[in-house]
Amino acid sequence: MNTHFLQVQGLKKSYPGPGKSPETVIFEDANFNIEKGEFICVIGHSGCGKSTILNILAGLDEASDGVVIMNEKEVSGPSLDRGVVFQNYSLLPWRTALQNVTFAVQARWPEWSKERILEHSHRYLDLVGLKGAHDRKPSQLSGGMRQRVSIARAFATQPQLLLMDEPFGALDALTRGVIQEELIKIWTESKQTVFMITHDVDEAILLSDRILLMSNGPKARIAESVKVSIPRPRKRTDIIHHDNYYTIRNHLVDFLVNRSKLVSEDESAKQPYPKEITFPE
Ligand SMILES: Nc1ncnc2c1ncn2[C@@H]1O[C@H](COP(=O)(O)OP(=O)(O)OP(=O)(O)O)[C@@H](O)[C@H]1O
Repeated sequence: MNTHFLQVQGLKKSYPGPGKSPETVIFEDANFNIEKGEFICVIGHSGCGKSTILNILAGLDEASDGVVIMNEKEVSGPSLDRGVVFQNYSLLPWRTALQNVTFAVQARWPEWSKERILEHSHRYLDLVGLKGAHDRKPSQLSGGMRQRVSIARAFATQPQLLLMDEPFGALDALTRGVIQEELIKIWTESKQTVFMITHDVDEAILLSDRILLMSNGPKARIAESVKVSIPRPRKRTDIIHHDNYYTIRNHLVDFLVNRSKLVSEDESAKQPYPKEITFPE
């Protein structure tokens, strides 16, 4: 019996080559499972296919081969069960922060009363630290505040799977740190399943239960699944003192610098599921 919340099996993406040249395989044989409530980060070099995988999970792109099964149903096309947060916020510029959230909440629960939609939307905006800014339009908000609105909007609709594509990529380090902690807060409350792409190894360690490491493209693979064996609750300032912090960090950096290239070139390293790495707590 299938017990995993999300199953990705034999996923492949390729594009036809120009003229009669062979297809370009971006990634292939991507197999992994995600359990309900897990926070998963994906790390890999630029171009290995992270966003493509996220878009396939969202139902916004089609795989060349393989399947994605969520809650025992095959994913085909977008659904309100899967929410997406992109780097560029994707807010409606003519609506206030509150209206951006209520719009989505209303679409999710059309039967809800106006009062209930408002109360729910205010609560999520407060959770991401936007008290006092609910009535501002995106142009009146900083980049960090805009990304908070899009995170509040995504969590407020309570999708079963939340997909985030480098949500903090455009933010300065200080703002990023503050929002990361707000994200932990809202995720701890909601217990939603999150699949997030990041280039930042420290961010991945702070947020994730597991980190999936992708080897370099073409023919990239999900090579490793690294368990972040650092207890929660986690704070940026505290986790760096945990014994496993630098062990995990060094492992991730070594993958990016050395192994990500070798794994793609070494046919013998090919295995059906990512290698599971756990450092004892
Ligand atoms: N229409 C297309 N035709 C051919 N190749 C494409 C097409 N769209 C995307 N690609 C290629 O697919 C690969 C994967 O792109 P994707 O955006 O998923 O990578 P990524 O790992 O998310 O990169 P980054 O970290 O830079 O965002 C890239 O090498 C890109 O050039």
